[in-house]
Amino acid sequence: MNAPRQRLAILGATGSIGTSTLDVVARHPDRFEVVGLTSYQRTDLLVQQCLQFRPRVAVLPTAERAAEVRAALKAAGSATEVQHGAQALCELAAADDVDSVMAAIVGAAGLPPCMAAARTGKRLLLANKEALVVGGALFMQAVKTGGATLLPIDSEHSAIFQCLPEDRSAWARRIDHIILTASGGPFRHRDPDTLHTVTPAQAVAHPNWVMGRKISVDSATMMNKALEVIEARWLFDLAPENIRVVIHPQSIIHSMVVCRDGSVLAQLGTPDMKVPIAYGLSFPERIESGAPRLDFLQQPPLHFETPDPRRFPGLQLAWDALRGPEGSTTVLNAANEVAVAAFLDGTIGFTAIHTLNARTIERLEPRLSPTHTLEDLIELDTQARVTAHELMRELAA
Ligand SMILES: NC(=O)C1=CN([C@@H]2O[C@H](COP(=O)(O)OP(=O)(O)OC[C@H]3O[C@@H](n4cnc5c(N)ncnc54)[C@H](OP(=O)(O)O)[C@@H]3O)[C@@H](O)[C@H]2O)C=CC1
Ligand SMILES: CC(=O)[C@@H](O)[C@H](O)COP(=O)(O)O
Ligand SMILES: [Mn+2]
Repeated sequence: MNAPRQRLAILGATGSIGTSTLDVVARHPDRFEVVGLTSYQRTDLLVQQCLQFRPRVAVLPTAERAAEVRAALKAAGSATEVQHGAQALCELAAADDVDSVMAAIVGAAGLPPCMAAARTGKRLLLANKEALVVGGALFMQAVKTGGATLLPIDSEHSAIFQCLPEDRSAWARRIDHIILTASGGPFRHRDPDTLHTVTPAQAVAHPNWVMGRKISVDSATMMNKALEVIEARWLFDLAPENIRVVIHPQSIIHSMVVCRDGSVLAQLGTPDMKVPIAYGLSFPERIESGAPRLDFLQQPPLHFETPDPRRFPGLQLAWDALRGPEGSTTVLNAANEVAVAAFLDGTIGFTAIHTLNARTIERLEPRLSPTHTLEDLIELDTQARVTAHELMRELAA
């Protein structure tokens, strides 16, 4: 008898991770059923996805966009119900007919539905690293008490996860430290004194990965790696000093675990997110991902170097925030979201991203109670955005 199909909700279905997830799902119609899809702006693509995958529900941010999608789906004879708003996102993530949630929204906006999925014990496939950076201990507690299975999708964290035994209770005894690999992004060789002149188009031109604009800018500043250090702290319960970063420009080794006996375990593959996505979808099994295979005989030499703090000053903020008062990582993430959006819309220059991040952390000391709630984190995130905007105005004056 065939196993029942895994019932899937994809939050952020129209993005880079969302569309790659649907590519993998389309290869395995016997294994997966798409129950819900969500988007923010790209309504046309969402309509196409609904017609192909026939989810029970589609979710949009506003009543206007929901009406647009509803009309298009109705005209095409689709039975998909269309909802809107933040509450509808959380309801989808927690729905009884959903087994697995792919969290592929970008930014802190993805935290409430992640928490809803965690609290209701879903298989939670986490690409949305900002949700964990903001949620921290509260997020991990929700996973534990809700009985959820948290599966990393971020390529480095999937690599670490693939190098570890399924029995999580063995991880602490096994790991000495981990090494997250970083490509170095488009400005690895750039003279730091000229970084203030780079354009958004140059910053989003990642050498190895095709990704959304926000994460691409984060790769260029290496704030992506800073967020990943914080993400790894929570996913693998590691002390900050046991998380290290090395630049590996080929993005073939996706990260490494250095074991207590000196053995180094690594996961390798071509840079294609369909591999970690397929692993998250099929864990503990493995299924065809559709990614190109690694050919060692055609592979240029693998190269490693230390990140230059003059070029990538933001990287250190990860350890600073992890060692700072609780909530510092929430503040850092909010400042970075404001700064990257301002860089992308031409309001600030590239190097001002780091200035804003560092100054927001200096100016806003978080005061979270040890029993803080999701609402407290959202309030802190809002305060940090207000502070970052104030600083931006001051810097412009
Ligand atoms: N792309 C990659 O290879 C990797 C991405 N990640 C992480 O995965 C997440 C998604 O990244 P990526 O797919 O590149 O990003 P994209 O920008 O390509 O996609 C983001 C998705 O989220 C939706 N969205 C955007 N803002 C909101 C909002 N405020 N509320 C609800 N939905 C929203 C978008 O909708 P719409 O398109 O309709 O506007 C889109 O579906 C990020 O956290 C990123 O750091 C991690 C590792 C690798
Ligand atoms: C694919 C993925 O996981 C990205 O987070 C990737 O790591 C970005 O590349 P950088 O190493 O340049 O940040
Ligand atoms: Mn990554």
